[in-house]
Amino acid sequence: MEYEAVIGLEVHAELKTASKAFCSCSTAFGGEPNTHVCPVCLGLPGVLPVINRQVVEFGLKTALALNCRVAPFCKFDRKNYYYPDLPKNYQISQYDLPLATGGYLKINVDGQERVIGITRVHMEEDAGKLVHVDGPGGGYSLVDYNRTGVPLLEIVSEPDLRSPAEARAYMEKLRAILQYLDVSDCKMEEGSLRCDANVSVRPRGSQTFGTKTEVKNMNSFRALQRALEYEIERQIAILEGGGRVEQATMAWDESRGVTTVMRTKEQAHDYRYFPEPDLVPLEIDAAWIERVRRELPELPDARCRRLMDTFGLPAYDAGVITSSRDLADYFDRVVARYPDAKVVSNWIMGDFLRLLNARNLEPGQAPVPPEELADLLELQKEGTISGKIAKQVLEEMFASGKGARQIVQERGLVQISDTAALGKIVDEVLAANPNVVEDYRNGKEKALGFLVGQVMKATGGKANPGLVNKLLKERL
Ligand SMILES: Nc1ncnc2c1ncn2[C@@H]1O[C@H](COP(=O)(O)OP(=O)(O)OP(=O)(O)O)[C@@H](O)[C@H]1O
Ligand SMILES: [Mg+2]
Ligand SMILES: [Mg+2]
Repeated sequence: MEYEAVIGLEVHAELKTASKAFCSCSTAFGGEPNTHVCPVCLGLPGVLPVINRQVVEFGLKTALALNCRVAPFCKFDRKNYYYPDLPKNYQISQYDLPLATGGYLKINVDGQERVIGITRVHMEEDAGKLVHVDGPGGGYSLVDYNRTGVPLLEIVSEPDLRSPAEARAYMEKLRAILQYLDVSDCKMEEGSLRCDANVSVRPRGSQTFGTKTEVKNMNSFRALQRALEYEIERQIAILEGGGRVEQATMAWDESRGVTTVMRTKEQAHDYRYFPEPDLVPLEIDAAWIERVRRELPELPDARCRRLMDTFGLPAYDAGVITSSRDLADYFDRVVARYPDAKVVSNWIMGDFLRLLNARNLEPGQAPVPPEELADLLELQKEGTISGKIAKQVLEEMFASGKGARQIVQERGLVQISDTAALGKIVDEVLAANPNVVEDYRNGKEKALGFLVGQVMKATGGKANPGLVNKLLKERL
């Protein structure tokens, strides 16, 4: 039978406010354990939380960017459970009256656009961090409450996604939007952007949903996609074997590439939600909402459109470049100096991103400033260096941080466009390859390519390819 996957994502994004959600402690990452704490975020008796206005502001920005309806009245609730990383034994969250509902975002996979529903966006607080110490002298856990009370937005999607690739595209789009809004760092590796994936399978064509499992513990986009691919196969195998999928929470094991059961439905928590009595409900007035709406920055879809309209870039290129605000800014700065946008986008999507990825860097951390990349393209355009050498120079720019012109000069990479000098090398190559010359003269067009290659090799890639072609043809 043919099966179809149904996926819905629950995403948590840490907000980049200066202070925590309900107290004035710092949210800075990486401080000494238990130094960013106070009686409020530690949940000591008798304290009163106060909502951080910036959290609501960031929540509003996100809700509006995701095309949600903002609730005129919302409230906080206590989600009760016992765990050592949660000193109050409850998390302040939002339950039945969230900040916003009913939005959507658009994704594009294999050239096909799909609209994915957003069920809700709500505000809550993060828990602390447990550090498990194993090995000799170990066998215990440490707890760091610095993260306790850091504000989160939870963004829940409708079960509209139909493949792991779509889930990844959704997550990437959501990250882009949060980055454009400047409300979160969105680092999956550091946990400032986290994702639980709900997934079920059903026979293709069926209108009802199958039983879902919820997969946790993926800390990269790739892990999200791999975990879903694995889990879908696992569920299909169960159904094919005549079994039934059991509702469960699964953990992705990155090193083994498998999902394992964390808990089944019987072990599911009952959180005993009830309204948080220490915080007043929020009535967000229309003027505040409209002010935030007016001040929304240009978002990825609009910027993508603008790149297509202004520079005539293909949709694919514009999509890749605007997938990160830093990358789009980078592109703009290169194009400001070197206006052939298609050449710039080819270089950025090709060698530039490859070199960044190889170093595990984000576009904002590129060791090559955009002006330097523009210089490199200029050197190629004016014929000072060949395209092949330009690629080498970019590698070296990444490695050394030196400018294009400096590298070209220091290493003597200037393209050979001197007819006399090249002509000599061409003659040598022809003399050394009489059989190939013979082939060419007998009509074997490909032989020319080989001869061009030999000349390039003899000059360490520095020969001007156009001139080499011309000189060869003159002599053949
Ligand atoms: N049958 C299904 N298959 C795949 N995903 C589903 C299915 N049903 C719901 N989802 C998705 O699961 C996510 C969570 O759904 P929902 O909140 O309804 O369930 P829950 O996780 O059991 O409840 P909660 O997290 O609120 O305690 C949503 O993103 C939703 O789109
Ligand atoms: Mg859930
Ligand atoms: Mg939650």
